[in-house]
Amino acid sequence: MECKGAAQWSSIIVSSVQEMVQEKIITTVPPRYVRSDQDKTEVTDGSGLNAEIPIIDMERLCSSTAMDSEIEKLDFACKEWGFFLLVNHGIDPSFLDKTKSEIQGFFNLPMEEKKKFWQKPNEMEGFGQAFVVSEDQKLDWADIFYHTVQPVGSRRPHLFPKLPLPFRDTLETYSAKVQSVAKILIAKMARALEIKPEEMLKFFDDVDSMQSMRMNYYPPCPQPDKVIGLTPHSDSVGLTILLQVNEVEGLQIKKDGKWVPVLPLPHAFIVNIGDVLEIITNGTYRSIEHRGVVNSEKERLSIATFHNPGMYKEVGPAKSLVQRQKVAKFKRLTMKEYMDGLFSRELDGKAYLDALRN
Ligand SMILES: O=C(O)CCC(=O)C(=O)O
Ligand SMILES: [Fe+2]
Repeated sequence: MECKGAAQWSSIIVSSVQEMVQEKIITTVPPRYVRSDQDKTEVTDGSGLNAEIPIIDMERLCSSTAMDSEIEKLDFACKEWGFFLLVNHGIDPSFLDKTKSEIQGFFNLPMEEKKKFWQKPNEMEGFGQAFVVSEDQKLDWADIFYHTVQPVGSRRPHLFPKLPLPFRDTLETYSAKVQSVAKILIAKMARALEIKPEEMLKFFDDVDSMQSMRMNYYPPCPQPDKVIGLTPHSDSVGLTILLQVNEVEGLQIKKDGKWVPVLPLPHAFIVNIGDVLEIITNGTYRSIEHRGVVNSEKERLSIATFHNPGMYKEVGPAKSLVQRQKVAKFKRLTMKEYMDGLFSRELDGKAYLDALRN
């Protein structure tokens, strides 16, 4: 099958942090990982603000009696936080437990097995890192595995199709289930925004719409305050559905200038608005900066599933919102143009989205 798309995007290949930590006892972080630019001080204690991270109940969102009040909560969450926890999403907890343990197993494979899935020069998918564009760029304290799931014709032949079983089947089922959740959420967001569901869904529901996955593995670090697991960024996509794979804290989101830890809630998804949805909603829903921090004791794992419009779809603010707000806050461009611009730069907060403002 023709393999279109992602091949032309790349990230410079870097060494595995997991391997570095396993091979020898490291007491001092190598200079390339030291991030004196990152400020870790402004973190809330978690007890106050974290308790307020909105929790959205998908059963209520879909019930005829409770829908209106839950849609109001969803609207508030997307405007004020750009993040929410999703409970009662209908995906069986035992299936999520199986998915989590198989992801853990995948990262625990011997290095020679994992090398088969390593990034190749001038490519971006597989084990490695993303957004590394220069040899002296500072690095995140993590390994990732990034791959395209949909459209099927864009899967790299040596990655998803070659994953070991039963992991491959589990990820296939997981991605389909999460895709259904994403579509329901996007339709509910349209309702919350008082626009026709088709006006939002048309970006996401054709056969070419893109889904990709990023599994993050953050090894323990002897000097956790010196490094960053994942550089502060907003997600460049439409919608992200994240599952914390183990019960180790590390995700923080920026709220009112402070970093707020998101405590793992087993079997709940963490959902966030990405830059593309901020564009489509003409800035009404916000794509919020977040980051990953690490600790000295335990590894941390997460899996992010990204939902995006098709590669040749034009994205821009929804026309009815532009009419209502009397201004188009972002430029219109195809996803291809958008992604070409994105993958040629370092990850840097919301800088790319800012460059697309009118
Ligand atoms: O590891 C996490 O909790 C966050 C992951 C994330 O933000 C991403 O993959 O974009
Ligand atoms: Fe993210």
